[in-house]
Amino acid sequence: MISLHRANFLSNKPSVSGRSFGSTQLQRRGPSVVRVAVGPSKGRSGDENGIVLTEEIKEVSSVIDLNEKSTVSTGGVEDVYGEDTATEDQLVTPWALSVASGYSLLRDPRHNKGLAFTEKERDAHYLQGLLPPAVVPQQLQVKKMIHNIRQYQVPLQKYMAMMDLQERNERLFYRLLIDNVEELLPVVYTPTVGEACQKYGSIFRQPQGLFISLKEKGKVLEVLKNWPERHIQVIVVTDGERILGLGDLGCQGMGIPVGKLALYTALGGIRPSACLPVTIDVGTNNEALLKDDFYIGLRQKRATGQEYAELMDEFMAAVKQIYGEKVLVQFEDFANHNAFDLLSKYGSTHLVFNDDIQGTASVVLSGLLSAQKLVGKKVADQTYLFLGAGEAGTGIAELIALEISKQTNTPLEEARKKIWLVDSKGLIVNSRKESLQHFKKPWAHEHEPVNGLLNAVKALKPTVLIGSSGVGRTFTKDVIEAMATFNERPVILSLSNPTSQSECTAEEAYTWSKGRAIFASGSPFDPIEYEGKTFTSGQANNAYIFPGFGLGLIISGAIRVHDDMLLAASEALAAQVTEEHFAKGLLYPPFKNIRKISAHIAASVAAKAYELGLATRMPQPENLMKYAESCMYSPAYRSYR
Ligand SMILES: O=C([O-])CC(=O)C(=O)O
Ligand SMILES: [Mg+2]
Repeated sequence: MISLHRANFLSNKPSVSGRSFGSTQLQRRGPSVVRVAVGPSKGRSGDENGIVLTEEIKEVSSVIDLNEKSTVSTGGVEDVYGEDTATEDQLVTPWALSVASGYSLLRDPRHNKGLAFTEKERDAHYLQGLLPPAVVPQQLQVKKMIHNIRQYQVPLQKYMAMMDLQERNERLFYRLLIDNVEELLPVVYTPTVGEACQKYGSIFRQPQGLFISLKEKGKVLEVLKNWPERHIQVIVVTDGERILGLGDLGCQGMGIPVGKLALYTALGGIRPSACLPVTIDVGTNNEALLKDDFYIGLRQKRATGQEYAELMDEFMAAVKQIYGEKVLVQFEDFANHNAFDLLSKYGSTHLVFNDDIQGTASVVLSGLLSAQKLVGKKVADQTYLFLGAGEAGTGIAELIALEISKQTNTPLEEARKKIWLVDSKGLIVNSRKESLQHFKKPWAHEHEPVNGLLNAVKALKPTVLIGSSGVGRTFTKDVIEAMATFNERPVILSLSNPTSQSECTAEEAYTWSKGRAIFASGSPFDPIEYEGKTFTSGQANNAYIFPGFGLGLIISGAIRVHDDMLLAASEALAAQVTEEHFAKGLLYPPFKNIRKISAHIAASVAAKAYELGLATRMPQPENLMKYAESCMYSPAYRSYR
């Protein structure tokens, strides 16, 4: 789709001639010959594509040196880029080569600019007559698109309009998303993406990622090669077994990797061509989907055990083989048993990150660091009660314990005793230890058995209540009122997604606590009025963390993820909360500054990677914050020559 094949590059188009190529000039001499000449160096190192760009610059210069005096054949493109599929984004230029022209250019989402093509570009690229006369700048296109999207009353229609735009004009999609991030995040992400996954079969139009099913077992490497890009830096992969709090959606979980990666680009500045969404399809146990005519996945029960492990193993090996050891693999929305196993299995051989265990933990810890100021109590001095002891619950609990242990210089086992978890069978206590899954065992403290959340709240008098159960409306009036009887400012986090699965609404949290709760939720709620006062709640969602976290790993060339990087990310995010936010009772800064926030997180994570000896990019950039920002993708249109 976006490959710079030699035939395209040197196709018989006037557009090829006389382009400045960073420090070079490319000139077409006849249809199949190009001369490469060196000009004054204008290479913009640390451009939007960061590490890859810098490497590309080196490659370009060395080839230019070789070819300086000679005329080279059409093989020049491959030579110049050192490979046959350099992408537009790897060019160190503010302008683009047209890899397609005319009608195909308008159908190529990575290069299409729609009405923004200038007269000159329309002339040079055979677009005359294919567009109406008006030439419209990107800002006006954004204005039109946001206006159009606001006309839709139904969130899923807004989602589909956004996906259509992504498939039509990628830069406009990202410009629109970045400029209207608070309004559009709930459209391309939770809660709407949940509904999109439920109906993914009906709304499926274009493949937006790779589907690797049991049918592909034995040829996963070949399947990866079918993807049009080679320079992949981030893969988000799901097997669809636990999509948000909506359960097993099988192959239709694809909406999640697609949405997460859109955020990697919009919020974290990873270039779109470096992102690969993957869904592993081993079947589904969702009976309704298996019977649904429009279901797009394998029609069989989930494969488990060896068959499952072998497919995942083949995938992980192929990923490393084709993209190298620095590609980040983010596991997303796997069911508990697989999530923990995959993370520990590949944690020592691959650069892997589990968003639900680690990303959610980091964002929640960040909120708790902020809450220290609002409640006047240190993280180590709070008592925590969780409803839900799965990946999110135990992941968060472990990171809090790590922070307590650092704050108080106590062993981790001691620190864990401040944290209690309730699952579907009641409070996790010592007498249940034998029958518990391994990830719950560290939380089985000495206590008599307690049934139900309300009884646990009454017995333990927690100062912080965290919902990670995936089950909606479980923080009942009784529970919140009880929290408010022994806490002046109870901290209440309803993390489950989408909105329908949230443990309580913002309105319930504020009303039942008589306006005293410090509340945040995984999916967004509108501000609410209570007794004449407006309450704005924060969004404790891993979207604050993973884009900047991933950027930090990439710019440092990290080869492994370490818990201390998660702590660094939490602190970096908490440092972005200002007095003005605290005054509103907010635990998180608003999303509107997310790119800056992500750059701060990236810089802290990268610094930690260097400190831990896990970074491979040498030398270490002097100013990591500036470097992170300079590496971020910009959706501004480029000029076409
Ligand atoms: O996707 C989200 O909004 C947060 C998340 O990882 C989940 O709920 O699984
Ligand atoms: Mg998730």
